Amino acid sequence: MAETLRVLVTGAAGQIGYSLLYSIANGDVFGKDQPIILHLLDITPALGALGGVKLELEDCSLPLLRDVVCTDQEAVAFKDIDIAVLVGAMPRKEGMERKDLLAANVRIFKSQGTALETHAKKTVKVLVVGNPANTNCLIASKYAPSIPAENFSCLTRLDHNRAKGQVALKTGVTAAQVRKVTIWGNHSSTQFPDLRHAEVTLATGETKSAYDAIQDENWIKNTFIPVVQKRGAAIIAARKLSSAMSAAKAICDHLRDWWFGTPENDWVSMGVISDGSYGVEKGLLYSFPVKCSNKTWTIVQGLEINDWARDLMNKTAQELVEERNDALEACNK
Ligand SMILES: NC(=O)c1ccc[n+]([C@@H]2O[C@H](COP(=O)([O-])OP(=O)(O)OC[C@H]3O[C@@H](n4cnc5c(N)ncnc54)[C@H](O)[C@@H]3O)[C@@H](O)[C@H]2O)c1
Ligand SMILES: O=C(O)CC[C@H](O)C(=O)O
Repeated sequence: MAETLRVLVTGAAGQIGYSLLYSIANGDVFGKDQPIILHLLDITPALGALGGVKLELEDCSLPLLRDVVCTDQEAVAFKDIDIAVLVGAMPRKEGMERKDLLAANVRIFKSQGTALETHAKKTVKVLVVGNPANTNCLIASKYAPSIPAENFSCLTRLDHNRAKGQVALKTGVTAAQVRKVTIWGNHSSTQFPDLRHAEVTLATGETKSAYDAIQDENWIKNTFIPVVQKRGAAIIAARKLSSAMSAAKAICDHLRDWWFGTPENDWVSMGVISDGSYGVEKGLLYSFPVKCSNKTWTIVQGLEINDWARDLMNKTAQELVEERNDALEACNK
């Protein structure tokens, strides 16, 4: 049996935590022969609820779950961890702009970046979920300079899954029949959900480009793209809470593919540090199409970018530059 993995989930008493922890502890992410110790961090007023989550995890009787450490102390939570899933942050409520979150949440990620630097294993893999996810991830990485920047990523898999879901609905197939969609840029309404390289295997067994399978460019430009861009806001408007079940599923997908690798004939979207690929400013935390193997991601190269796509990719990059500048200012206050 493999060595026990220490997996930290922050904001573990929150709604994403509640949908996520069972899957991690049950082996759905790191494998059915991988023992797990969960480190669960939340703020002091949430410790009572967190204790209840621990009771429920015990009641699940999970053979892989070796221990559950509940704490409000970063020094305890980040000690010797192999994986960090940084969820804990304030979610946007109806009527709030994403920018309202930035100053409050970015300070959490400065503190947790420092905690990663001081307490975590240098090989730790970090997934940032709390919004604004790209910028929080950049800040966490900045404050953990001895951990390779490649070990940090942010969640855009939910947008990726949303895009696959919309194409599947439109073409009458399942999401498994839709491959090579891409989310470029920020996990926000400026993101560019891109179907130009996507493929769909139809019920007949024939594989076509998504554009040929859909045969409706107007739908792609004027329905598909805004629906995916604004899906998070639509869920907040309907539930009065931000997405949680689908977010937890996407976190599991992201971590599992990072750990075990992506399928040969597909790729996934991850927010990662830009190396300048596709003309995206080096050092920006931007969502790209990536393939994973040996627990390492690589940006898919060589995709053709036309003027229309370039414009959308630049717009979301520009938002990330502004967020980064605001975040750095907030961190220095
Ligand atoms: N990237 C994505 O795709 C995506 C999707 C959905 C939600 N989100 C974001 O995830 C975050 C969490 O969402 P949620 O619905 O679980 O929110 P929630 O309010 O239900 O839970 C957040 C939890 O974080 C805790 N918390 C706050 N500050 C903390 C800190 N400094 N350290 C540790 N814990 C802290 C809170 O006490 C709470 O228990 C939000 O920022 C939300 O916008 C991101
Ligand atoms: O706050 C938002 O706009 C979105 C919340 C969450 O990130 C989602 O995508 O569902």
